[in-house]
Amino acid sequence: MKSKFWLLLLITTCLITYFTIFPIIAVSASESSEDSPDKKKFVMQNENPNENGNVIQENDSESETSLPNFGFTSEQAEKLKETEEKFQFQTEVSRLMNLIINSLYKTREIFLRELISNASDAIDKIRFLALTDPNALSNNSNLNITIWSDPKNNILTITDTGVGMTKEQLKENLGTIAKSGTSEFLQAIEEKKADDNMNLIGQFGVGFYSVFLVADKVVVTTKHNEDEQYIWESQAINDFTIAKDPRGNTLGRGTQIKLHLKEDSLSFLEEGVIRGLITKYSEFINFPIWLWTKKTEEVEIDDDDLDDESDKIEKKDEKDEKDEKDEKDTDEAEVEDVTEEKPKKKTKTVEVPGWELMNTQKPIWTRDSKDVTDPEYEKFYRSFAKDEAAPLAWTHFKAEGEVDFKSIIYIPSKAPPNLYQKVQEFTRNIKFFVKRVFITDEFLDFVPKYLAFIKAIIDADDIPLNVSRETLQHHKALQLIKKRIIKKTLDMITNLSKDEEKYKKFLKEFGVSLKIGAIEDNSNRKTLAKLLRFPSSHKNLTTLDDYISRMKKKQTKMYFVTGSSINELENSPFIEGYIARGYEVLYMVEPVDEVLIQHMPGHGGKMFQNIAKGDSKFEDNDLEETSKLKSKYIKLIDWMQSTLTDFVERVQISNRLTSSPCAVIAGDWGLTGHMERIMAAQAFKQENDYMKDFYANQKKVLEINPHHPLMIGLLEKVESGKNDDKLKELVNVLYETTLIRSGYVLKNNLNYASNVEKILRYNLGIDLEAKAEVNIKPVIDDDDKDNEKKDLFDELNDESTDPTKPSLDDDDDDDDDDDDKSDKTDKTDKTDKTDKTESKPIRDEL
Ligand SMILES: Nc1ncnc2c1ncn2[C@@H]1O[C@H](COP(=O)(O)OP(=O)(O)OP(=O)(O)O)[C@@H](O)[C@H]1O
Repeated sequence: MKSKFWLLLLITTCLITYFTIFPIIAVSASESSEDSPDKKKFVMQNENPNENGNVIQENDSESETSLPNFGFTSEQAEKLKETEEKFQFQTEVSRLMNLIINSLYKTREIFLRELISNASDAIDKIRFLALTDPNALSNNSNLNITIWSDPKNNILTITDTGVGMTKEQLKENLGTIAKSGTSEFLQAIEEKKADDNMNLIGQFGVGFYSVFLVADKVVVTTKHNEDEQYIWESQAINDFTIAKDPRGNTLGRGTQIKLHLKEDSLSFLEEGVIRGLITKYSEFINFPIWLWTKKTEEVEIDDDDLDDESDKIEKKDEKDEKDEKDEKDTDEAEVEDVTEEKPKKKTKTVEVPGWELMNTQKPIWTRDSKDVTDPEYEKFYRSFAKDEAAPLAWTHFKAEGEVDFKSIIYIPSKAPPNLYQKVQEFTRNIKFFVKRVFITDEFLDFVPKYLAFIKAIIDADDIPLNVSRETLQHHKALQLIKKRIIKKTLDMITNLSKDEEKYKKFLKEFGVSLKIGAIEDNSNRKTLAKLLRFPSSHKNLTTLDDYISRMKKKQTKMYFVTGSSINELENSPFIEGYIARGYEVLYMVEPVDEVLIQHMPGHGGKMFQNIAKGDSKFEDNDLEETSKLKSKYIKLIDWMQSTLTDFVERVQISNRLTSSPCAVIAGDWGLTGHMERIMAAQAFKQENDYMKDFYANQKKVLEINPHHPLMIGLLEKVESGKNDDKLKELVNVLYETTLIRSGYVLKNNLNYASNVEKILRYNLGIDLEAKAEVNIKPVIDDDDKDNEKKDLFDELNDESTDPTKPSLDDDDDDDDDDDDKSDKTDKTDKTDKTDKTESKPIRDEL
């Protein structure tokens, strides 16, 4: 009995100690954890993490202490029915639920992550409100999440003391209003393979509805400060119900989600499984997560007590104990018997049910970066970014000076879908805290669009806690933070660029972002330009600075050419003369490159030169030689110019071609073939069309290679007066072929095809008018046959009365006479019948 007293005293001491610490944890979980990281991790059954005592009933009976009794009296049940209203799930929500249930079952464990994340968001919300409303927490000052399982009834319950939901919010949030992004999610998940689902869930967040992966019935009880307590219930069919809770306010404030688990999901009731999932997904949640567990403890007892408690306590096997003791005695025989004074007391193992703290809420970003391991950074990223894949890079820093804040910025390993189309959705990637209190993740333009892919935590010290989110957006300190975040991100990317392999991965996902940055961000263009990489005739990928370092002494410009693939550009006529002279040419193969050059016409003191545009001027230009060639080719040039007058501004001798006979060059203000294709692919608005037409209708320059046998041959023909129509057609085909080789799209493909055919005919000596002979008959459908039959009967009737017409009884085709007879006798031969139908449809059918 004495030991019972001491045990009680011990528990009471723990309780008092705990409750003096707990409010501190609750009000600012992160702050308190920072102050006292070693605070208590386990509280006894009668020590309640939820201070108001409503949530957990204290009972001695084991079955009742392990799960609070939430049943209704029959009177309450009746009342519930009275206020119950039925609602239909919105169609998109139903679709989402079906899809979740049927295709995400492999990843069903994510339901717990989603519920804990929702609970944490709800607590964030009430904590934010509490900054300006002193009464916000008056119904319940604890801020925590509790999880307990009831294996007897197969129920898992997750409760938070967050903001809760009003009746209206309950209806909208859990059923009638599909959140933005639902259709995108549905589309993406329907298109993607099941293996990718895990990542998709992270990117879109299936949220609350993931409960139906594991539960066939879900009951949500919620209490918002501005409404009464309501109960939402659904079995994931088509509808859900909402009723006023007949028990009144049992929660104080917050939300409780009861999952009636499916047969195949009962493993989620196991303590080990829940523990594993919390560690995997929710370890870094900023509020305490308490799990109802049973702790085994060894307690010393008196002999009498052992007898008294034998029904509840697992008495240690005495034989084992004796053996153990004997073993110890032998071991300690030679040692001076110091234990003699303290005779060994008997112990018993007891199971103590209670709440165990599952997470340490000291936010990772508040720790010294030296003390955080890479796996911790990765785990934290996975948990806050809901991304299964490890991040590509991160930077963790503390900014001091004009503005003080701590931050971790991550670069994901994969770009989210539609990164460049739906920039606004990704602003949730920046989670903003002030002194560890979550403020918002709904900034519209915290970072410029081109950096929309980063995911970051920012925790500022200098911003007043009571400002509204709108005011915050324009707060001077926030502007300074933005600048620092951009700089730090660019520093991180610069560091990443030193690791070639990783940087390749980064460029594959976000290379276009850097180019957009160089286009849009004047103040960081120089830094961004250094981060750009281009394939070139010299290297797989080069920086612009490296390109400049390899430039020829007299080379003043950075040569580049644009196209849709490296292969296309390697075979482009434009580069021939440059490569032959040993110049390096940059290959720009992304549509954004054309725009980039317009905004960034140079780098490192060197301008870019598009070698598919304008005249090419080489240092080795021999003016005398050029003028000689000009006079040699003057007849051909004049003749070609007049033949192609509708398309080309002029024909000229080329100094950039080596192996190609000719090339089509855009004027200085014209469009290259690649740009024309980009513009054609974009659905330009009506008002922009005149610009497109202006550029597209700029006449081009045809350059001819004076050393190419084709040109020499043409010159001979023209000089010998053989420039007839045939030669004109040939030159037209040559021009159009050159357009294609130069990257342009033909305006009239059919014309080109028929010109090529003509040339083939000339070459093979085939008459231009000769036609193909074919013997194909029109297909006759059954309907047509019936109609024809009908027509024929009509016709026959007419004929029988008209003696001038030959009778159909007489065979009218002598040649087919025999065949017809045999066919008529063999009515079963369907093939023959069909043949006959084709050749003599009317007669055979008759
Ligand atoms: N425990 C909760 N307390 C208060 N409100 C909640 C809770 N759980 C869900 N909600 C409300 O229901 C809404 C829908 O939740 P759901 O999990 O489906 O989406 P989400 O949390 O908005 O998005 P995501 O899951 O992508 O983060 C939430 O936005 C929130 O308003």
